[in-house]
Amino acid sequence: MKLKFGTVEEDVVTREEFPLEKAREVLKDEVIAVLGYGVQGPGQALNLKDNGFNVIVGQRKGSKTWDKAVADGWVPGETLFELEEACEKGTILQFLLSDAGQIALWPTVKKHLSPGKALYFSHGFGVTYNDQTGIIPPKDVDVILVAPKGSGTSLRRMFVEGRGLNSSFAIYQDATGKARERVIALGIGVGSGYLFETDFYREVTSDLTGERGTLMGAIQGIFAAQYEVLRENGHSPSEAFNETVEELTQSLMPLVAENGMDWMYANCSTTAQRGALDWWKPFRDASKPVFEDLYKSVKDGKEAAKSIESNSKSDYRVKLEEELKELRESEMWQAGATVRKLRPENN
Ligand SMILES: NC(=O)C1=CN([C@@H]2O[C@H](COP(=O)(O)OP(=O)(O)OC[C@H]3O[C@@H](n4cnc5c(N)ncnc54)[C@H](O)[C@@H]3O)[C@@H](O)[C@H]2O)C=CC1
Ligand SMILES: CC(=O)[C@](C)(O)C(=O)O
Ligand SMILES: [Mg+2]
Ligand SMILES: [Mg+2]
Repeated sequence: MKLKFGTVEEDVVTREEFPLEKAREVLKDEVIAVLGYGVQGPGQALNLKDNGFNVIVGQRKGSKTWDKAVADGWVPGETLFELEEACEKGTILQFLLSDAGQIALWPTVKKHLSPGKALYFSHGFGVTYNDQTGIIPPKDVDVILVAPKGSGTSLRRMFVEGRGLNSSFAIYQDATGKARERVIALGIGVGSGYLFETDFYREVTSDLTGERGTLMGAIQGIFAAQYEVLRENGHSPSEAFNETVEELTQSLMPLVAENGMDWMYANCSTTAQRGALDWWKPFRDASKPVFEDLYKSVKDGKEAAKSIESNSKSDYRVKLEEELKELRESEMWQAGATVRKLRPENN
């Protein structure tokens, strides 16, 4: 359906016009092989299964995530296989290894992409930066994308709660003439709330910008800056954490989610409104050059290169965990751990 987003009209796909029954009909003869069982793998595979699709999981035997898949109800030899066996059995291969991991498995996936199969991604990474990944799909398969706009953990949680996470979808290659109905059916099947169309390049550039920016990188940066200034001016960790993070996540962001920024503002004091309306523009102006540098680094393929380089190392998990530990052990997030314990609902 066509909807106005501000003054721009866009075409979006909802469950109303593409119900689950239609999605099941479109994919009734397909075997959907979910390759990789990290974060997106479980969310998408379990939602598809619960929605009545024919799903198998491919994962390295002997890995922790193999055990997780078994614990989630996937049965070895029936619905859970080694990666290559899943590639052979699937007619739709959902390539949900980490973006760096996809490079190593690509020769195996490629070998099993016989004509008419579909290759599915949840990120435009591998194909867009194929000068770095070597992922160049054969011409006689569909190449499609559904990118849930959030963590696989939320995708699953929201599905279980009867809600839906929004996803983008894209078609890179339509070899069968059915790529469009296949990709939309998969998007509905994995539990999307609604779907908006993009292409692989725009998906990867916006996604890499968003996660490095407001969603993850910039938010931590702005939290740290304010927390430090408060602490340097003699405020206690409790006060600094509450005024920087807790109030935002517990009180104000839920209001933004419900009804927008102006409505959150309107539910705060006129004192706060005056100050926020004065200060948001200086913050925008100070951070915009950083966002411009970030977008350029994404566009030039530098962010992809860094990610491939570091996440291809054999000890990449250990290294990431070390850096996460540093965040976790910072005073701000240690204060956060105590504050979370004090929430009445956690007692
Ligand atoms: N994490 C998320 O919620 C989101 C992820 N995506 C995209 O979905 C895809 C999958 O991402 P995640 O679930 O985060 O992946 P992940 O980092 O959790 O890894 C998925 C699986 O790949 C396996 N793996 C890694 N390297 C391997 C290798 N060399 N050989 C065999 N297996 C290997 C891991 O063991 C794991 O089971 C990526 O394209 C990502 O950009 C998109 C939206 C959100
Ligand atoms: C959750 C998501 O959509 C991210 C942040 O882009 C990702 O995990 O890559
Ligand atoms: Mg994303
Ligand atoms: Mg991402």
